Amino acid sequence: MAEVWDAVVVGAGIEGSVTAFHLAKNGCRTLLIEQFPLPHSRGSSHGASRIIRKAYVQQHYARMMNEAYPIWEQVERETGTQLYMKTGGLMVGPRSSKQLAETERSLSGAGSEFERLSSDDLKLRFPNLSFPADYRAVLDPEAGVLKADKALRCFQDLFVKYGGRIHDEEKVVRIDPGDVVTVHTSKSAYKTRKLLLLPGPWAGKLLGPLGLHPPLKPVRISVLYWREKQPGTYALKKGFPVFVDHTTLHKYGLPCLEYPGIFKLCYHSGPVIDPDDRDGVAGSRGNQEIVRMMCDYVRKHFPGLESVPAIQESCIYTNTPDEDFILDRHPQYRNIIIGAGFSGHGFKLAPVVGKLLCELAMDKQPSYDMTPFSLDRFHNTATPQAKL
Ligand SMILES: Cc1cc2nc3c(=O)[nH]c(=O)nc-3n(C[C@H](O)[C@H](O)[C@H](O)COP(=O)(O)OP(=O)(O)OC[C@H]3O[C@@H](n4cnc5c(N)ncnc54)[C@H](O)[C@@H]3O)c2cc1C
Ligand SMILES: O=C(O)[C@@H]1CCCC=N1
Repeated sequence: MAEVWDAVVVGAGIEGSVTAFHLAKNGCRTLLIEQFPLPHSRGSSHGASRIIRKAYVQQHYARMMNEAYPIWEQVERETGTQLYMKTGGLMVGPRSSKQLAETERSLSGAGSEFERLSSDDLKLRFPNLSFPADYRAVLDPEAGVLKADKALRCFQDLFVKYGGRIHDEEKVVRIDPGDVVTVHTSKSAYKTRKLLLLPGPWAGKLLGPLGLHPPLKPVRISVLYWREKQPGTYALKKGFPVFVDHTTLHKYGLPCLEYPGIFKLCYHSGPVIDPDDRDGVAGSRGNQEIVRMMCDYVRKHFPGLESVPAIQESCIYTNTPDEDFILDRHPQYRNIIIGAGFSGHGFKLAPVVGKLLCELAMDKQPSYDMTPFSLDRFHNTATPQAKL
């Protein structure tokens, strides 16, 4: 008789890999299936760096980050790999910004420290930034950079250490629900008691045949890197913080890390694409405009950077309308669990996301209120707002 797995996880991006890690650590016999050869750069989890911060507009994420940090540290200890570099995080915006006020409220509510910087403080502390006199900032002292590609590898290694199996270059092509789910791939078929779907930008393609059509939009993000005029000006080693601008749609930056002397500064939006054709016509549409807008932005606010990007790469967000994640069971097939719609901010939270999905799979009470992450919130007609 075919072996029945306790859990099959589809998708070995950061969310699937961390979820698989928690399952294996909790004694579940778990198979992690990935369509591409690992590591790959076609989804959302590739690249050397991501921002980690507690400074969130929504208090549920600020609270979850209190638990995420210790898990990141535990993985660093267990693998002997440095993954987190503390830089502090600067959230800037107009003095009247509701988002900054709400960020302060959620940091306070989560018991986390922060500093409020006036326009003069900003000028004094960060002379290589240039913002209008009616701007202010919130400084999150715990924020920093995660070494993303190393982190992904660490979680996959630990998963295997705890007895998990990884099958890469194997695409899931059909799912037959039931008390025991059958997962058909390009190479084989597997039976499992619990199926966890973490397919990143491919979520729509896997969920559709299961009768689910949440409003998910895969969006191509231009990852832009800018050369310093004077090497070291925005260096991590010199204490330059990670940065989020809350004016209109966000821009965000990370001090020089992966390419010496080159600062990563991106726009938090882009064209909707098909993940199997990320860099095709739809993906290229609007890119020139985004680059032009970012060149203007750099010229205005980062006077120490060359105002033409030195390197351009791409990555994909999978956006929900409210930018909250989907972490829920399939409404009809309760042993199928979904993690999707990480909306461009899911990396730092993956340790807690994985824990929650593991709790759902093991029929335990989830450690957090799951209302913000429910699938059925999309039946609500209220117009959502971008937050972060
Ligand atoms: C440019 C950029 C900057 C970002 N910055 C930050 C940041 O600073 N801080 C932060 O916290 N977050 C950030 N994020 C967001 C974060 O990186 C994502 O939320 C996270 O990586 C999502 O991971 P995932 O596992 O859901 O998706 P993915 O990494 O795409 O993983 C999904 C996996 O599923 C596989 N898959 C799909 N379908 C199938 C199938 N049928 N069969 C088998 N395998 C399948 C895919 O191949 C893929 O490997 C950023 C994202 C981008 C793109
Ligand atoms: O998640 C993050 O911190 C970054 C910065 C803000 C926009 C999205 N990702």
